[in-house]
Amino acid sequence: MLEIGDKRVFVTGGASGIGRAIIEALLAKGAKVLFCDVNADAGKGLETELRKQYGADRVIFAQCDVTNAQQLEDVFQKAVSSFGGLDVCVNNAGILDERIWETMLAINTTAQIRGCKLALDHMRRDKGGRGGVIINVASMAGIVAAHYHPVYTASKHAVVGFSLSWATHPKMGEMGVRWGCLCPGPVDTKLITVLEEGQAENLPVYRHVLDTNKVPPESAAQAFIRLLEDDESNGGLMTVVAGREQGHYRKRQLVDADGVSNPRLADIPWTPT
Ligand SMILES: NC(=O)c1ccc[n+]([C@@H]2O[C@H](COP(=O)([O-])OP(=O)(O)OC[C@H]3O[C@@H](n4cnc5c(N)ncnc54)[C@H](O)[C@@H]3O)[C@@H](O)[C@H]2O)c1
Ligand SMILES: CCCCC[C@H](O)/C=C/C=C\C=C\C=C\[C@@H](O)[C@@H](O)CCCC(=O)O
Repeated sequence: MLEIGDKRVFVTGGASGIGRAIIEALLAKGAKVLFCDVNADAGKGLETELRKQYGADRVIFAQCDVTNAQQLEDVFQKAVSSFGGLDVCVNNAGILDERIWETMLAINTTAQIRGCKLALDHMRRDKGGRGGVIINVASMAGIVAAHYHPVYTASKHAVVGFSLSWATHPKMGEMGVRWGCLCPGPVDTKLITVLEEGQAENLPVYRHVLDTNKVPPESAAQAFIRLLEDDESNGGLMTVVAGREQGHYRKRQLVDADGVSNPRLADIPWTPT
């Protein structure tokens, strides 16, 4: 089991919602966190609040628009230099708005992939790093079809596919980097409350989802912690869905017993634990 207490963590989109809940759960377990967000007021406010509780040396906020490659690299390097390295990278920033679908792809997919690449370059043992964990906040919409937001669904499937591809890399063992995705269904955050303000094209469908199927962000954070702590979770997709056991874990056994060679994808079913 991974011991979170001494870990140095980078989180994107941490000023609210699931990112914020993840940061609070990490701090409660003793981690140090640098989080970024495009919303400077919310980020600064949260930094002030959390520093009172956990100490100024354990929480740092930096403003960043993750779609700006230079800004993302700069805040990532700030995390590395502030903590003397990074052990965990959480690519969480995301939006849901089909009307600005190119921007949504830039945030949900391109920036998450860019964050992964920065983290992998820093962490991989075969290139001088010290190993680590990369967890991407995807969605149930990264696993199932969701006709009411097709581009959002595509953006999340891409993240799941990217993560699983690296998780099954033949040299994954040498790299010492573990991959996972948090895949919640609807969570009670700003991302879906804006839909209630009329952003959705297909409001009746959203209405049904919004009325019946939400979990609090703290439940998503608990599931995140479970995924992070499990050293055996490489390639794991952690689902969190209202009405189901919290943190139902779909683990795909993606590699052979030697851990690195001959990935077998077709013949091994989902294995809930
Ligand atoms: N709420 C849900 O129902 C739900 C379900 C599954 C997955 N998710 C995913 O969880 C993640 C977090 O979403 P949330 O529900 O907590 O929503 P949220 O709106 O509360 O939080 C998203 C955060 O990302 C930040 N952000 C947005 N664009 C950014 C940018 N360009 N650069 C930096 N930061 C940016 C926002 O300012 C905000 O603080 C997203 O990737 C989302 O797709 C959400
Ligand atoms: C207004 C909705 C916003 C939701 C955002 C979120 O990111 C998208 C979720 C998309 C799909 C959710 C699907 C949920 C399915 C569950 O009801 C269940 O059918 C899935 C089974 C889960 C399991 O553990 O087997």
